[in-house]
Amino acid sequence: MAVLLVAVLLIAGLVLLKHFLAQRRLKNFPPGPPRLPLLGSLPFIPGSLIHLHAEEHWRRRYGPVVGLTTGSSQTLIVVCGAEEVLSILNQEHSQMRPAGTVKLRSFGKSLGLMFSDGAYWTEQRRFTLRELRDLGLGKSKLGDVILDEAEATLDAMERDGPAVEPNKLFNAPVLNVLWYMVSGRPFARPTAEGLDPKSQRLLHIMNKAMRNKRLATAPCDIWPVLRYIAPEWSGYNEIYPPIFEVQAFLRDEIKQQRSDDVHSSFMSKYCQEIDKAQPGSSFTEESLITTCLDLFMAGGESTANTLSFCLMYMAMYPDKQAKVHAELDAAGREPGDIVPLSDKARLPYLEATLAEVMRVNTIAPLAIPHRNSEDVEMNGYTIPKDSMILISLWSVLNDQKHWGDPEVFRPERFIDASGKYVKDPWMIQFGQGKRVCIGEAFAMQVAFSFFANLMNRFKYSLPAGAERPSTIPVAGFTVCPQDFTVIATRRK
Ligand code: HEM
Repeated sequence: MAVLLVAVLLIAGLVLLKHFLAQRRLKNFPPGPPRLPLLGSLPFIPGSLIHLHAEEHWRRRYGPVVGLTTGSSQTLIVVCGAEEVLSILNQEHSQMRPAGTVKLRSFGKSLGLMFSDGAYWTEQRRFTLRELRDLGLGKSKLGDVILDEAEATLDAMERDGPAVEPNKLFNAPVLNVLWYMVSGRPFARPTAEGLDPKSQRLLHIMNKAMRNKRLATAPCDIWPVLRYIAPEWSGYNEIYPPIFEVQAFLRDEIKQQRSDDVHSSFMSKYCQEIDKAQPGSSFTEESLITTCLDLFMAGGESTANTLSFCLMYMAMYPDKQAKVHAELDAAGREPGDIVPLSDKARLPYLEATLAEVMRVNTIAPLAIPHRNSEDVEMNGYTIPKDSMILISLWSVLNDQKHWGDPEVFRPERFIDASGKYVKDPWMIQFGQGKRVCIGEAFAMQVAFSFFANLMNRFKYSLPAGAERPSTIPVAGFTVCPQDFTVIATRRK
């Protein structure tokens, strides 16, 4: 018993010593919630919607740069003031990703686009941007696939409506368009019997992979050994097996593309790079799988959730909705006609409404965690090298000084005196700088085409007697609206 007591005291003493030494090394560290031995600030970090907690509590108490630790020594910084956010996004040394972040999802290595950095990331990002542009963006075939998916969604709404649940509507069509972009082969159009079986399977496993709220902040990501000791509690069982299923799905498709001798898809172009790669090249099958996973994870839910929010705000603000409809009518479209992307210049209010939905509902409120490769000075504090930095894009999109009335849904803020849509440089929902979203143009093309067609075919209202839906989002990898229903009535 005495031996046990001595051992416990010894371990406790070592933990305290390690904590004390780690804290002493943090010179001029930004203020923030308490940092406890072993756990650091973890007990004070909310499980979700950290950006709202930062705005309501931390910023008032500690200022716009908040210092925390996870464990005794891993430093975590939350930047939640507009000016500080704009500064750090363009800070050369803050464009890395946290070392070791979620390597479990990429074969134990830093692969793909979202969580890698350095020379590997530069080469992969350049290749992906070039190929996606060459293969799809702005090309009429991609535009046709998008309109086809939009039309199929509208038909399904008409068939199953008038009451529709927007959170269930858009994941499948957006994923199908992403699939086309990556594989070069669209899924078969959905019928009354349902989705193409392959599309259905991809949707099912992606939904499972996306619905965890803790990727990168779960205990198993912070202390990887926990996956063996406490796979359930540490979040491992929730997060990783679905990701492994998506990897297996992608591996099968790569094999299929090789055997079908496909030449003109993102996957096949990537395979060509693998085939001519020298030893040590960044082009490998594991890398391709992780890049595809990144495109689905970063692109699917974010775009689908934006569309759900669009329907929510249209049902909540009938006066704004009427202006969108009036504009579509004035542009010469009959209700129910398909609206092509080329109509965009004639639909500034619709574009402004989409922008305002994206502003009030910042889909990725904390971007993707950054890391600084050197000590960085900010507001008189030092952000130590290799900190994980959470950057609140939300604080820029909701900044009182810049927007005046950020809490008000007002698409008119993007319309100038001559009635034209004007882009505001503070609209940084896709980030800014070196790490800016790779899929911005794609997301805007899909969101515009879907939104314009959703509006041209239907009018949206809340069900009779229903309460206004809550605008507090549900956190996931990106935020989505709480479940709600709207009535979609065909316009005459
Ligand atoms: C409304 C839709 C979308 C929003 C709001 C959005 C927003 C963002 C944000 C805020 C970041 C992080 C920037 C940073 O860390 O500083 C990001 C990164 C990324 N996004 Fe998007 N995104 C959207 C759609 C898409 C789509 C459709 C794709 C794929 C086609 C995509 C692919 C990526 C990738 C690969 C990254 C990582 C880039 C890197 O680290 O180099 N996103 N996105």
